[in-house]
Amino acid sequence: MEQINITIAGPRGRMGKEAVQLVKDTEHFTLISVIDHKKEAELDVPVYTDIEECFQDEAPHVLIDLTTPEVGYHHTKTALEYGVRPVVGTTGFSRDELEELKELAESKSLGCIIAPNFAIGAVLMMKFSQMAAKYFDDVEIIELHHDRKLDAPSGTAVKTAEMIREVRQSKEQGHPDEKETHSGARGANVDGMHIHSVRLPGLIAHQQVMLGAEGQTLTIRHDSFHRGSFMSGVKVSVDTVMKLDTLVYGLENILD
Ligand SMILES: NC(=O)C1=CN([C@@H]2O[C@H](COP(=O)(O)OP(=O)(O)OC[C@H]3O[C@@H](n4cnc5c(N)ncnc54)[C@H](OP(=O)(O)O)[C@@H]3O)[C@@H](O)[C@H]2O)C=CC1
Ligand SMILES: O=C(O)C1=N[C@H](C(=O)O)C[C@H](O)C1
Repeated sequence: MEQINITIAGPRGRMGKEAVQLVKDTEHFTLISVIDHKKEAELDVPVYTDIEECFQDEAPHVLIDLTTPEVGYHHTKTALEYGVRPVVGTTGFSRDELEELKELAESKSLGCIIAPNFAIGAVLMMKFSQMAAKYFDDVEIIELHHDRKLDAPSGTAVKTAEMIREVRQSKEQGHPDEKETHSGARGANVDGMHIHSVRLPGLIAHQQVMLGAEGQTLTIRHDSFHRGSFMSGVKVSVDTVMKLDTLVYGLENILD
């Protein structure tokens, strides 16, 4: 199998630590450097605070980014400019940022994978919800995460709403005259669907999609109880990004 050289950005983070272990445990992956803005990572590879300096010294084949929304966007753009293929788990990118990165990847004929959720069960939950939304017009998404999470709604919830939007007629849900007596009570509104974000210590990553119709509801739920649940998706993304020449947004687009 082709050897793939990898740089990880955010190696001290909750996801970054798991990704470092995955790369070390995978025979055809080689960790050649990490990017850590505080230079605190204790690893037997060079630690850089600056992505450009890192790539100028030795560019990897693939950058795995697991940082924060602003940093992740900057890293992804810089990677593409340096001919490095990004695999991005970082969430919170805007639609405009995704469009800009797609254009850049295409202009460079480079693979780039941005996956709001690397867990296979979460991808199935999103796909099953999309299937169900063909038959149920009313959808409420409840995403539940640990209280250290920076972005709300979660990338997974936004992606779920976007996938559902592809198949359902736009609809403002609830009573036409409904009023929030407490601001935010109805959550975020995406094309008339509502997303509710729960943040609690003890949680990891969970999402429940509730669909309603006359006399019935359908609930589709996924739970990640451990961040190891995301790693098979990271692995398949690293292998796949080497064969792509465009940006793919969402793991569902690369799974058979
Ligand atoms: N796609 C998926 O399946 C999943 C995606 N995620 C997403 O991944 C991202 C990371 O999540 P998580 O690991 O929980 O978050 P953490 O806060 O645990 O990790 C982020 C890490 O990035 C570091 N960091 C911040 N700025 C920089 C920078 N400029 N250069 C290098 N490192 C930097 C932080 O360091 P410090 O804290 O010292 O500032 C921290 O160690 C989030 O966007 C989250 O939503 C999470 C789980 C699954
Ligand atoms: O921050 C997290 O933890 C997670 N973030 C991703 C998201 O925003 O959807 C994926 C997963 O839900 C965990």
